[in-house]
Amino acid sequence: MLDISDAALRFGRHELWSGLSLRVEPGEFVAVLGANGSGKTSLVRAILGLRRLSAGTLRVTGGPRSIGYVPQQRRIDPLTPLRARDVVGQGLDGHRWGLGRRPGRAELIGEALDEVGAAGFADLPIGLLSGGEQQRVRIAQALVADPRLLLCDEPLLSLDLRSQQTVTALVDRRRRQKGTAVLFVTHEINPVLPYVDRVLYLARGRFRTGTVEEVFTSATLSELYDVPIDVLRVNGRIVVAGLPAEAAHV
Ligand SMILES: Nc1ncnc2c1ncn2[C@@H]1O[C@H](COP(=O)(O)OP(=O)(O)OP(=O)(O)O)[C@@H](O)[C@H]1O
Repeated sequence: MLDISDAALRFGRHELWSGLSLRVEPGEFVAVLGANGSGKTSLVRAILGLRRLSAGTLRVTGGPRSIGYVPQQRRIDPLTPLRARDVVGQGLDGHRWGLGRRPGRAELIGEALDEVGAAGFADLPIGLLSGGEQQRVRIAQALVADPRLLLCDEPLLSLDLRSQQTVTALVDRRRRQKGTAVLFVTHEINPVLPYVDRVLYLARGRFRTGTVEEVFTSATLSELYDVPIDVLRVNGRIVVAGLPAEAAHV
């Protein structure tokens, strides 16, 4: 679904990453991790076609229209005059406000709301919903057009543990049922640990790709950050000790 080859991204003299190659197959769940400023969002923007690579190639099967996108979580103005249902509808027809709407639109929106467990608040103004509820609506918006590739940019930020589990399980179900490829940017590996096939870890202009077992080792992270780092497994969770300040939350 996604094929990135020998890609680089630079802003002036500042190189975020280079030599980056990544293929994401249908139904695969790839997590993208890295410190603040390591270039995760910039990678998402490049895949969306909003930022040009400085070098290399990037191909999305079906083009940008086959991508579903869950943007970084931010609070929505309580006065926003849209119902949750309208926000999901924008995933089908953008912001065209009723022009060129497709037949069966209402049913598709209803199904997407049902799938994320948001039918109960479909007709409430989006700005009045809780953070977790708004996030479910954003996911319904990203899924309603049945994308081949789902890009999620930190969809778990500021969600409580239960909402994190709901969101990750939803994404996992869709990729299993429909073969949607998933690229999931996250600060924390543990909430996605049960689902992840592979990891792309960005740090200080370098990166590693591989399974969680391959990337989350003391040797690999110590080499990426150039300081001694310990990766421990505690009751099925991954605990990383010794990360530099900019990555202390990863
Ligand atoms: N248009 C731009 N011009 C110059 N620098 C930019 C531009 N966009 C992003 N950057 C810089 O590129 C770096 C990577 O930004 P990006 O948002 O991709 O990081 P990130 O890994 O998503 O970080 P975070 O975890 O904080 O969201 C940052 O240092 C940022 O300041």
